[in-house]
Amino acid sequence: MLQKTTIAFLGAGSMAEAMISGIVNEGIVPANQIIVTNRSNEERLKELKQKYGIRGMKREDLQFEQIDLFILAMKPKDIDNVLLSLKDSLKENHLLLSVLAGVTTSYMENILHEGQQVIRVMPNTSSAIGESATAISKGSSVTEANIQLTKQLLESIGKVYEIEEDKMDIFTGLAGSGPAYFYYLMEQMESVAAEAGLHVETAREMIAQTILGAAKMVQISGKTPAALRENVTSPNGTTAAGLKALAEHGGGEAISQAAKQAARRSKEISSQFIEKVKVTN
Ligand SMILES: NC(=O)C1=CN([C@@H]2O[C@H](COP(=O)(O)OP(=O)(O)OC[C@H]3O[C@@H](n4cnc5c(N)ncnc54)[C@H](O)[C@@H]3O)[C@@H](O)[C@H]2O)C=CC1
Ligand SMILES: O=C(O)[C@@H]1CCC=N1
Repeated sequence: MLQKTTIAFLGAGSMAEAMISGIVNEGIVPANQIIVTNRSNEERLKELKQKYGIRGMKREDLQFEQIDLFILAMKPKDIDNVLLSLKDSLKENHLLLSVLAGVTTSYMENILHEGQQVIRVMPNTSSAIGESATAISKGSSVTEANIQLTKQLLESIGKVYEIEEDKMDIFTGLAGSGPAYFYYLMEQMESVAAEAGLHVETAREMIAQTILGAAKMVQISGKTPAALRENVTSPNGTTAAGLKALAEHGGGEAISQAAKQAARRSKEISSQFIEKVKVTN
């Protein structure tokens, strides 16, 4: 179904690249049917063209009749400009996927002509290797066929979960931003390894393998994280000492707060957009 689909990315930053990399590697859409545009940085378009074999062009040069699906991947603050510039050239059968944190489907629908098909998507940068956890929430006019097409496309970059839009903020806090928490954790572990004189590259590999193993245990064993944690924890052993220190230093609370504050920020971005609608109406 997707072999004949043409996709245009608006925005050529790190999230767009992660998605392009995953989609091209999987071969679900031929690379020459992926177009990428950005505001001004031609060098960046050249780089993406060379790396992935996709097409780069200025937004003014997009041939709308050849495009099936637009992926909005610029910063949330640029949404109005981009939607207003697309609005009158879009046809009803054009599908818009937005990966913008905090921007609701109803906000986008309010700017666009009635009946425009919009889906809000929250991927993460692990899309680049086909391992994203991606949530989608549909707008009010999307056809079932387009939801299926979207799921099929996004499954090429990882696992896809359809959720209610009011859960998008917390999903963003957990999974959209989530990889950064694990990278941060790994940075801390790497510092400890370096302090103890371990070779940095080897330590990095060992730490990544440890996190990967723990994640796969949750996926494959069917056991809860709590049960798996208990299996690691021998009475009066090393893990008990480590977990005690984690609790004493607010480790659990720190992790909860990271997800909650990211979700709060996603909500805050949404509310800024709602305020804008109020002002302009
Ligand atoms: N980085 C991540 O892990 C994730 C990012 N997102 C969302 O993806 C979006 C992009 O984030 P990043 O890639 O991290 O940012 P970035 O700063 O790397 O990229 C933004 C891109 O948008 C382009 N751009 C800005 N204004 C534009 C306009 N008017 N028309 C066309 N292109 C324009 C810029 O030139 C740049 O290429 C954000 O809305 C963010 O919420 C969503 C999930 C995860
Ligand atoms: O930091 C951000 O705002 C984006 C959205 C989720 C991950 N990165």
